[in-house]
Amino acid sequence: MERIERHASHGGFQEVWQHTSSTLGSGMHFGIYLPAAALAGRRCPVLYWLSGLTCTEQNFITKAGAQRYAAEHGLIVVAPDTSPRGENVADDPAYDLGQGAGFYVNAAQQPWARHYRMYDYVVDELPALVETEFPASAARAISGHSMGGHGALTIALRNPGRYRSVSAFSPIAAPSRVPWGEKAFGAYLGADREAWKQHDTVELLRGATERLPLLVEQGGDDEFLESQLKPELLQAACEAAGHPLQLNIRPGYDHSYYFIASFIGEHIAHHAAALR
Ligand SMILES: N[C@@H](CCC(=O)N[C@@H](CSC=O)C(=O)NCC(=O)O)C(=O)O
Repeated sequence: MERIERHASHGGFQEVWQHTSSTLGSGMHFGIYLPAAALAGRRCPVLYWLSGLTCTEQNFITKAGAQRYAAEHGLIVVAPDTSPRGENVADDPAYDLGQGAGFYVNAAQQPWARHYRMYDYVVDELPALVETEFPASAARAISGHSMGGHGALTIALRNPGRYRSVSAFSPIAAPSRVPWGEKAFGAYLGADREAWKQHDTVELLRGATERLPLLVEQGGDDEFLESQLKPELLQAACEAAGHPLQLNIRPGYDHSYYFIASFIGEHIAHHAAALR
């Protein structure tokens, strides 16, 4: 493992590390913000952030402005790249499949199955690495944006007890029923839609055994709102299952990191309260 960036930020450090992931069979980058308390050797709770389509580990750490709030609350924030990478890793010319579009699933179909195992990477390998190599405690929270919002919600719902809190910005709430999800799930998981249910928030809510409250932020002027995100399906599924949901629709905000930066402080405060 090698540190490739280090920047002083709000009394702590924003770093980027690269390592060889045994799960993905490829090199992987992740960003990690270490607050002052962690630098002093105290074990700090960790917020995992999952980014969206076309992103690397850089988008969140350079655009969201999360460091200020992570410093305030003494949280480590870990932001991995969104897929395996490299010349030997399968890819597709479209922005919504292949490298930069891992969708936080374990692919079962060729040519993706060898490397595209972002579900296992985020749930198992990355936290094990972070909790061994950094002053991180096992108190975890998870959040993300768009494809990463889908990743955060599905991973939390499938792993009761593993995360103390979950939130999402503009999540793809019902990927089985929208073009981004249908394309990615068809390619990575195959034609059998039964297998898709394990990666669909709206489907998972039906059988959830832990009612971890969902905090969801959604821009009212998001260009993908009706075609890809469908928060109304999330709301209906939560109501039907009796699952606690705080859905904040923010008029005028779009799908961009300007929206995330506007509300990331509130989400970090929410996670910090659960992680204390
Ligand atoms: N057609 C666009 C789509 C890419 C895009 O909007 N990506 C979002 C996430 S969308 C869902 O996962 C994003 O976070 N972009 C990076 C950023 O820094 O804004 C395109 O290809 O541009």
